[in-house]
Amino acid sequence: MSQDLFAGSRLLSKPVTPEDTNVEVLRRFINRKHGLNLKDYSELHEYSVTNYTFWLDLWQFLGILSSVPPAKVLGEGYIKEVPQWFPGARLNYAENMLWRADDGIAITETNETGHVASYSYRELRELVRKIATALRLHGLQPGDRVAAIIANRTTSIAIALATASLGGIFTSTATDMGVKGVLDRYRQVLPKFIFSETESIYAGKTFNLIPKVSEVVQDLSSKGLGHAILLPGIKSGQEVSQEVVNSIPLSKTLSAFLASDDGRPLTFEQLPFDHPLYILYSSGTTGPPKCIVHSGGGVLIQTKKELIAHLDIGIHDTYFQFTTTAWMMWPYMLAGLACGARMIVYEGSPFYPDVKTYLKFIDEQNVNVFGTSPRFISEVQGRGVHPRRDIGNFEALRRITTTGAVLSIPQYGWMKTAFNDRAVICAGSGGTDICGAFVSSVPVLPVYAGEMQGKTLGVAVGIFDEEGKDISETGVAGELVCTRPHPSVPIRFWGDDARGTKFLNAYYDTYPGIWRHGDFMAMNPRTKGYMILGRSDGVLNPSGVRFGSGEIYSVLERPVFSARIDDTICVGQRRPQDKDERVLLFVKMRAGHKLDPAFEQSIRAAIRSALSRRHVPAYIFEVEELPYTVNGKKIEIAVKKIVSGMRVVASATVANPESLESYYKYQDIEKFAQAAKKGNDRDAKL
Ligand SMILES: CC(=O)CC(=O)SCCNC(=O)CCNC(=O)[C@H](O)C(C)(C)COP(=O)(O)OP(=O)(O)OC[C@H]1O[C@@H](n2cnc3c(N)ncnc32)[C@H](O)[C@@H]1OP(=O)(O)O
Repeated sequence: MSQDLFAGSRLLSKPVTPEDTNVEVLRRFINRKHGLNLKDYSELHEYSVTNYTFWLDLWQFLGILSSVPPAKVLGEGYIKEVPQWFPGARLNYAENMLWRADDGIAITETNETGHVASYSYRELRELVRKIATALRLHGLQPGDRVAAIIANRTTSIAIALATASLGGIFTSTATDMGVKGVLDRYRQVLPKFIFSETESIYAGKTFNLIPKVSEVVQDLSSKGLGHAILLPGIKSGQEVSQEVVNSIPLSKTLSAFLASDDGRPLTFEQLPFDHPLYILYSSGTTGPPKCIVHSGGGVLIQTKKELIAHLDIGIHDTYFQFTTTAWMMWPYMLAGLACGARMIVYEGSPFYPDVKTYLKFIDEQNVNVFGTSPRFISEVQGRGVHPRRDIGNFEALRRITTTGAVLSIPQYGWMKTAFNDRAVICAGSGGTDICGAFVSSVPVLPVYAGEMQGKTLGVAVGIFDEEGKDISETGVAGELVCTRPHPSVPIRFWGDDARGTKFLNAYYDTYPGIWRHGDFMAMNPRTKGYMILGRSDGVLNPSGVRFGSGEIYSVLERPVFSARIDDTICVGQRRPQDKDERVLLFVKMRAGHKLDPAFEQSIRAAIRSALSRRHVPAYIFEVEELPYTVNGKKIEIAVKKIVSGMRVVASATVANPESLESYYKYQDIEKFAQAAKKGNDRDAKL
């Protein structure tokens, strides 16, 4: 008898009054339009994944702006997994984000220094117009890449929208990404323009980014980069000095860049639905980060659907999603503009100067929908802060969403009473790969603590066992799959071949024709709610921030390390008693070499500077053996399962099954913590 994963689930809140919800209005709209009688969400969802016409219904319901409306939903794509959506239609993503042009507030930006500034839709459009004009006059053509190393602030949003208005492709990294991480991405996509911060702020510290930007621009200048635009200091608000401009090739200040403005109006290039809009990155266990190309139409219809139908956001709402510019939650958040809502845009740590200041801001700004993470919630709990008791009554808060990691049953319970008891608590899960969610909030369904409410509309989510059998109704965990295409399946990987070989290998190699996402998931047969149990591949997820072990390996392949290291394996550890995942790095040294404290410290320092602080493993251990398959591939999953508390029976494909035995002792990580902590302390002093 298998364990009942949902034994602890309990009803947390009843559905919001259905009549008041957007998803209910959508159900009635579809019934009227097609003379149907879809009675509830379950029937609406079933319709949405069995009739591609659903996406045309949605187009009309969401009021997608276009110069040529779609005549049909699907055409033939370059591979059957990626059909052509809405052939013949012409539209622009940015035009759909900026349909409001009035004095209503579009963005309230803030950061940990206490800076607060609001921009109306009219002002945002004007900023977009100026940047778009400058980009056009400096030679941006549709399809050119505009890269950015930027903070989460209004100017960054305007750069993305200006790029999109011209048919350029926008791609960004957050300011904490190291030179190697940035170049591993941008050397692949070869931008023509780069916008960059020259300083960043985080947790009360100010970081000088000039050396990094200089190195990145220097490198890309021989690969087609034409212009580097330096943004005003996020702390000082001042343009950078001429001296800095002189020290960075191809660079100019933002105001110098915008000086070419000739006052021409903002126009929107009318593009096919699947014209590329964003390149997002996802790193796996091997090779450089994958460059995931998302279409303007796909991101628009998917993210607008999620905010309107699943988060129930409307024109009168204030929406605050905590995110950096590197996560897919950034383009997701931008859909707040398409809803005509006011967005709160925050840069920095939520814990500086202290979490009470951050929470107070949410209360004072009357945030209606707040998107955060389980890690944030556990930090607030851990600091002994109770928002309603210590801050205010959060009267405006209607919905709190979490993503990135698993929201535990006690966290649901705590959140329900910690803000205001009317606020609906919902967890969701999706991915960079689809720039959207598979499972999310469904306002017309009850919330069960420990469960995500339901599948998102139009996304054919299933749970498969190893043989490809659908086990959704069994309550047993399996692979999260998506059994048919939807518009935000990426159009391709940048740099892939014409048959999409890398793309197909990444998602379709396990179950032909069916998307395998790489998450373990289970459905509660009683409630139809979902639970994600973690990654089914080697992707790491500490604090809800995903990255691939491949990025760590690539740093350790440098000659300075490979001369002493034979091989390494990097896995996430999350035992049943752990609140979060920690990253463990196991190092096998070459004969005659030891992992001494100085060497360990140099590994940490190299990872931190090449990638970011978030990438630095919690613990590094020297081991005698790493497990390999008979084909010589490192077996991360088995090590991950073992250190996370499971018993693993080695399959016949493991070349050295006895090596696995030595990893069981790390289930008791506390025993090793003391010794490893010394390494961390040394690291902190650097
Ligand atoms: C829909 C989907 O399903 C798709 C997705 O997953 S989208 C992604 C969703 N993920 C999330 O929302 C992530 C949630 N987590 C967080 O936001 C953060 O962990 C947190 C705000 C809760 C806590 O942040 P934190 O206290 O800074 O800790 P943490 O995130 O562990 O940071 C690790 C280190 O990086 C540093 N760091 C983080 N951001 C930095 C920055 N911008 N600049 C400099 N340093 C930075 C931190 O200071 C910390 O350094 P130390 O180890 O030296 O202390």
